[in-house]
Amino acid sequence: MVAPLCRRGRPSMSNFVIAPSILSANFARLGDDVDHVLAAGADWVHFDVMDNHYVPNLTIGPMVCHALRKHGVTAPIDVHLMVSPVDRLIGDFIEAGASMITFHPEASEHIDRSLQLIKDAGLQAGLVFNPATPLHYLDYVMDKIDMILIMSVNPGFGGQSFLPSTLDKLQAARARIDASGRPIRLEVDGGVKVDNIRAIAEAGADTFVAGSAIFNADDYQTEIAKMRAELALAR
Ligand SMILES: O=C(CO)[C@@H](O)[C@H](O)COP(=O)(O)O
Repeated sequence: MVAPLCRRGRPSMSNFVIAPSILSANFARLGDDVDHVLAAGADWVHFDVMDNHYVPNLTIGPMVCHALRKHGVTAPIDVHLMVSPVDRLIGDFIEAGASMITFHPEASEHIDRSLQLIKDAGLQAGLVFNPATPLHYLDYVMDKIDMILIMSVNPGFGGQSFLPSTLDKLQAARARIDASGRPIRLEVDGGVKVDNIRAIAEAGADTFVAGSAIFNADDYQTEIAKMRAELALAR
C-alpha cells in the first residue's frame, strides 16, 4: 500500500518522496544496486519502461519488475510506461508487482480505460506530461488520478538537464490538485539534483525522481541526505 499525499496544499517534509530512477543503476547487478539505494534512504524505486517506439530507447519490462520482487524488494515500485500502445503492458506489470503505474496520455488509445485498468487492480494510477504536453488531458479524469508526473526533460534518456519551464508547469499542476481537493501526488522527473530540488519543491512537487544524480554519486546515502536537507529548507 502506497501512502497518498495526506493533506491539501503545499507538501511538507514528511510527505516528500525520493524515487531513484533505476535507468541509471548498474543493470549487471540490479537487485543489489536497488537494495543499496533503498538502504541509503530512498523511498520508492522508479522503474522506466521504454519501447524504442514511443521513445527512442529500449529498457526493461515486467520480467525485471517481477525479478526485483523475487529478489526481496518490498518498497513501492513506481512504473513509468514510455510505451505505445499502453494497455497491453498494464496487466503484465500488475502481475509483476508494480505499486503504481503512470503512462503518457497521448500514447494511450483510451485514457480513461487505461486508468481504470490500473485502478481496478487496486494500484495507484497516473498520467505523465512531457515538456510540451498540455495539462488539459487531466480535465475529465482527475477523479481517477493518484499521481501526476511532470517530465522536466524529454523522455528517453537519463543525464539530461532540467528544463526551467517545468517550474511554471508544476505550479499549474499543483493548482489543479489543490482545486480538486484530492490527495494526488505531484512527481517530477528529469535533471533533478541537489542544487535544484529545493526550487522544484517550492514549485509544488512532492515526489522526486532522480537517476544520474544518485546512481552516479560516490555515496548514495550522502546524496540522498543532501537532497533531504535541501527539501527541509523548502518554503
Ligand atoms: O524517464 C526518464 C527519462 O526518460 C527519467 O526517469 C530519467 O531516467 C531521469 O534521469 P536523470 O535525469 O535523473 O538522470
